[in-house]
Amino acid sequence: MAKKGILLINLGSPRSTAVEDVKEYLDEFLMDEKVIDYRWIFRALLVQGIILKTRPAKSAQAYKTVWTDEGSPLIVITKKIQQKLQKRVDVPVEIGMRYAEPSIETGIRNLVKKGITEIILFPLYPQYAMSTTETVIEKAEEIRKKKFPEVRINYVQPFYNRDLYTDCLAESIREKLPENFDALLFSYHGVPERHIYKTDPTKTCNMNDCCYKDAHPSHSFCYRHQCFKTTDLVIRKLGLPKDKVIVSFQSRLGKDKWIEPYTDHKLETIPGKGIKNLAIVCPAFVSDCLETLEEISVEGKEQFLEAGGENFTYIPCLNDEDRWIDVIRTLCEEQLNQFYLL
Ligand SMILES: C=CC1=C(C)c2cc3[nH]c(cc4nc(cc5[nH]c(cc1n2)c(C)c5CCC(=O)O)C(CCC(=O)O)=C4C)c(C)c3C=C
Ligand SMILES: [Fe+2]
Ligand SMILES: [Fe+2]
Repeated sequence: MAKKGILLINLGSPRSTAVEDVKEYLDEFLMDEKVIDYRWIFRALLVQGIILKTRPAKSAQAYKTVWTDEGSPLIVITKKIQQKLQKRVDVPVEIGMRYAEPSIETGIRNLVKKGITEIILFPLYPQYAMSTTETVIEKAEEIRKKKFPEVRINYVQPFYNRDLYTDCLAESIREKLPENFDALLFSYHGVPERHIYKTDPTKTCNMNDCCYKDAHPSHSFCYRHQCFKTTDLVIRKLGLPKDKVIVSFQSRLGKDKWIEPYTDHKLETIPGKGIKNLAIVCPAFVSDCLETLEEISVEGKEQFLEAGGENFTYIPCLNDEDRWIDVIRTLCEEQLNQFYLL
């Protein structure tokens, strides 16, 4: 009889805030061809020849501002999710990171040591992207084939449009929204536009109206659509009018065109349009991390206030909220049941 286990996957963090550790992490991350999707030689020239010369020192400084006694917030929160989930399911739960440690391989090995032969692997990303969901699945399959051919893996699919998730997100936001706010900004991590064209199996996404449409053949791989859809479902549940809601994309890197509008541009321009009291949420992330705690809560807040904004409320990610752990459990159980059907 096959033994089942759950593997929760998150992005990963450097092992410490030392510049050398941040450099090693960024090297692994940015040399992933699903993240910087240039031919190897051009990727190496850009990453190792340019980005890694200056970015590690800058990022290490930023990591220092969010680091806790227990370590990187992203890792600490993922471990808390694991511990809470473990109390609610009767199969072993492990974690793995796409970059750095504990790696996906470590996570699979920990399950295998417990006698597990069927794994429910949960990429902790609500929306599909080549640089998140796809690279996780590709890496896990590579490791499985090379090192654990006897193991079977079932993958939890992106859940951006699932009621159980958008209900949970809407409730979490509702509890944290300030009494008075002029707008709620949904800031998602950005990706280069090219990634969306590349992963569109129908080659029909025009990066324009089609991403807003309810039904379009490109949607199952269109990160931009999936972000708009998450927003739409959540604001309906919150009962917020569309004119009180803004969507934008953060964290762009390099000179390529990334999906628009950009969060930093929004933060600099909306106070001039009368939005002085802003609430902001980052639903591409399920756990708070450098990109939410530093880029948005500190840098973003400064930008907004300097541009004439008055009140800036950052709404934390779902982190280890109990209702979110229940969502994870249900999504994993669906996969556990799939195994029984096979
Ligand atoms: C949530 C989804 C994410 C997508 C999509 C994504 C795409 C993406 N990211 C980079 C470059 C960087 N991202 C960095 C940090 C970072 N990114 C995500 C998530 C997504 N990235 C998270 C959760 C984090 C935080 C990690 C942490 O330890 O807290 C960084 C490193 C930090 C920095 O120097 O700013 C880089 C670089 C690209 C190029 C990309 C798509 C192509
Ligand atoms: Fe990122
Ligand atoms: Fe699209």
